[in-house]
Amino acid sequence: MPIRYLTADEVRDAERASGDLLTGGVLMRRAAHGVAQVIAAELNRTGGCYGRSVGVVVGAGDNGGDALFAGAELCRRGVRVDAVLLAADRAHSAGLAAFRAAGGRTGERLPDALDVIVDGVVGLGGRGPLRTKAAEIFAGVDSETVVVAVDLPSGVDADTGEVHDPAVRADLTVTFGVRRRAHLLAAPQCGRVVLVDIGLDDVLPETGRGGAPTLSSLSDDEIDWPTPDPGDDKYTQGVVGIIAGSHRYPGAAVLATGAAVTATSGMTRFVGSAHAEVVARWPEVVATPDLADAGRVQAWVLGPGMGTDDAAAATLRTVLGTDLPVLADADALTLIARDPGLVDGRTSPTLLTPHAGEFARLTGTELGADRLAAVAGLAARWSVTVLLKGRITLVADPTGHVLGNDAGSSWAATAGAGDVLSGIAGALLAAGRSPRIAGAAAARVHARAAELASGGAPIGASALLSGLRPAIREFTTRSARTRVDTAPSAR
Ligand SMILES: NC(=O)C1=CN([C@@H]2O[C@H](COP(=O)(O)OP(=O)(O)OC[C@H]3O[C@@H](n4cnc5c(N)ncnc54)[C@H](OP(=O)(O)O)[C@@H]3O)[C@@H](O)[C@H]2O)[C@@H](O)CC1
Ligand SMILES: Nc1ncnc2c1ncn2[C@@H]1O[C@H](COP(=O)(O)OP(=O)(O)O)[C@@H](O)[C@H]1O
Ligand SMILES: [K+]
Repeated sequence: MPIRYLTADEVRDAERASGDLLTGGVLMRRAAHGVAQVIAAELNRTGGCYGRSVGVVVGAGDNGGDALFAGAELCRRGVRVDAVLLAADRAHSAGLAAFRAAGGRTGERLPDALDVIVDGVVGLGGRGPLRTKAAEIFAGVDSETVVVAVDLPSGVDADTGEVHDPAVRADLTVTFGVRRRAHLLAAPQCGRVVLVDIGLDDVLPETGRGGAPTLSSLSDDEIDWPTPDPGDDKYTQGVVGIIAGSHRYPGAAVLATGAAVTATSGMTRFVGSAHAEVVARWPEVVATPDLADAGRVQAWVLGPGMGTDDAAAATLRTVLGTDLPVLADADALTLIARDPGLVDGRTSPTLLTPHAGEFARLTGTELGADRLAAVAGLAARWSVTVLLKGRITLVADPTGHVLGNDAGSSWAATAGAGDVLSGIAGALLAAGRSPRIAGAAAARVHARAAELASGGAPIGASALLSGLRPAIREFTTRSARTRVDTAPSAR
């Protein structure tokens, strides 16, 4: 099942639909219990709860209520818990009573040496950046202290993931019932996200009502990488054609083609003036300088390093004029930005893969804080699939369904990494995957390849490419295991 990320309104609808659980305070008690358990587990991992010190920063709403009830529970486990009430007259009254009854202390400042600081400033109701007092408290936290956000790091927009300045940067975020959009869109700000079951599963709403965008991510088990069947040959698995690079700039051609060769079995074709360089590096590639001689393919990738001159424009027009799946990247996007009619309304599968700058070129406006709305908007307007690159990759199809992927690290932010991504996604298109799945699966494997290649050190795109095979192997061996586990008994 894909992992879903809901808006604040959708979460509140679910909470309202839970009826008595909400009004009777049960949801909040379950949420608080979850927070306390996660913090206790963190303390137990490093010596135990007894005698440890936790600080709680409490806002004016229910997010502060969660934090106070959690603080009370930690007090009962022998933790020293101090709270700063940011709006003392509006702090959650039942939560505050429970906190004080359990031995929690309140004051104007927190002790200097804290094991954990709890961000109960704001959650779903938060707007804008952290206000001064909370900002000062979090700015003074030392690097040894574990920062635990209740529901969301305060200062992060629940729906867009916009990280205001200042905002809390959490090591751990504990959320309730269902993930919020910011948990993916602002994943680096949230740290590890722990989802606590508070009994909302039966009342979670349908998302995407009225054509509004939905956001989800593929679970690892859903990455169904193409593997050859016993009856397959080099043609039956989908042949991908790469049009990239130039005689003067062969690098993009070599990287994109190498990624396609590595991503799937079968065959990769290449068209472009860098054909000799490509074959020198990848002798298995069937390469030619002329599109007319290319031979048959099941999907095209074009754009990286191919230039934007008249010849490139003519090639783009020819390729987009076929009824084959097409991935357009880099220079092809620059050409499309000049003439959107090339893709607008194209009925065959079309995947555009811009980074933020190329996205701005395509739309004529800078990408704002709401990346999700922007990418879903362009996909709907032109009836194509758009993959917006970055630490959080978003892939939107024309119906407003968006798949997101957090790369988990940023080692892939290196020149040529996008060429590698285009080769991987193109190979998946040729293998028959939809543009949305091809884009999302490619982004996942690309990110994993970067992590494996890096191991904590800088990498270039060639090293990333060398991490691709081990990364794919993780997914193919996982699905092979699943097949064996679920196969009926031979007897
Ligand atoms: N509903 C449920 O059943 C459940 C909900 N649960 C919990 O409730 C949370 C939602 O609670 P909520 O609706 O009370 O809003 P909340 O996030 O506490 O913030 C609102 C207050 O913050 C203030 N404020 C706004 N921006 C600010 C800023 N930048 N900096 C500082 N202050 C700011 C604003 O007041 P203002 O000062 O603007 O008048 C307002 O009063 C949710 O995230 C989850 O944790 C769980 O218990 C599970 C069950
Ligand atoms: N901060 C980042 N963290 C993780 N991945 C990133 C980050 N920035 C870019 N990437 C990924 O690296 C690749 C860069 O692509 P692109 O910008 O087109 O580079 P190039 O044109 O040099 O190949 C994309 O796959 C993108 O998603
Ligand atoms: K919070």
